[in-house]
Amino acid sequence: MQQALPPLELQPGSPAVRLNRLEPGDLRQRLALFLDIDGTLIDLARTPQSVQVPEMLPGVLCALEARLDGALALVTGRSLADVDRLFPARRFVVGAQHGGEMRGPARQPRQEMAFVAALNRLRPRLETILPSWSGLLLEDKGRSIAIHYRENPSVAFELKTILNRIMAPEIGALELLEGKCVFEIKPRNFDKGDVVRALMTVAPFKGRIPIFIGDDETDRAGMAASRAHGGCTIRVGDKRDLLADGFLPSPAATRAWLRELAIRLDHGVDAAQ
Ligand SMILES: O=P(O)(O)OC[C@H]1O[C@H](O[C@H]2O[C@H](CO)[C@@H](O)[C@H](O)[C@H]2O)[C@H](O)[C@@H](O)[C@@H]1O
Ligand SMILES: [Mg+2]
Repeated sequence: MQQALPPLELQPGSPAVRLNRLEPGDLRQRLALFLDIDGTLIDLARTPQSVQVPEMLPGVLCALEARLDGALALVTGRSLADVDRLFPARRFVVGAQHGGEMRGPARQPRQEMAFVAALNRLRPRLETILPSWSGLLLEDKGRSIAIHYRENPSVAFELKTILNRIMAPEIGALELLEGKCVFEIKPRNFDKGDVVRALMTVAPFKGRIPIFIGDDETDRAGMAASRAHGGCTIRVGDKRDLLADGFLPSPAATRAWLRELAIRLDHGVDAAQ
């Protein structure tokens, strides 16, 4: 019998084995997808603005969203405005800024003043210190701040040391996430796991089995939440991860896998046509 999910390198005993036993019709009603964007759906680029969204991707996401009755969410560190810039044709359900900004059926996360104030106190310090470094890019997303060093990777260690130092007075409220050539400063009162938890309590996500697909350390909170809801996790890239049930080697492989999934959910109708 053909497995319900497209082929995937699976860890033995993964809950995905259970999903694989479902018929396509059941899978349509049981599955919810939580998808990271950068490094998962799209390839990394030199700057946040210069990424390319492959032509087929919006169509595949729309097809999956329709076939899952809306149970598809993008879960990203980017801002909501930036997600809409990348996907202008469709307003997807989104957990943006690592959960600091939400669009969809779940309630907005509360903007707790203590956390907002801590970030506001840090801004001027960052703006004073960072311009003296070459090759850094400050991406202020409002509820979180990314400091990119892709153009000058040699600064990583020193930059982290300085960020830890200037964040020390705010460490109860703010945390430093390490992404791909980026340090992200965000309030501690939300993460990607909260996006999964919030959406899994409301229709059309409630009662479904989540699959969280991500490529980065910053996705691990979302992966853990997916598992806690009886779901599974897929890690994209070459890193082995104990939280991952399955692995896909690259964003291109993720796109192909999702396209195949859309086809299977529709009993063989080509999703990307
Ligand atoms: O949670 P994600 O959807 O994976 O977003 C994580 C961060 O992605 C972006 O930065 C990363 O991608 C850039 C474009 O490829 C790359 O230049 C940068 O080095 C990466 O760190 C985005 O700019 C951040 O806001 C997201 O948090
Ligand atoms: Mg990512």
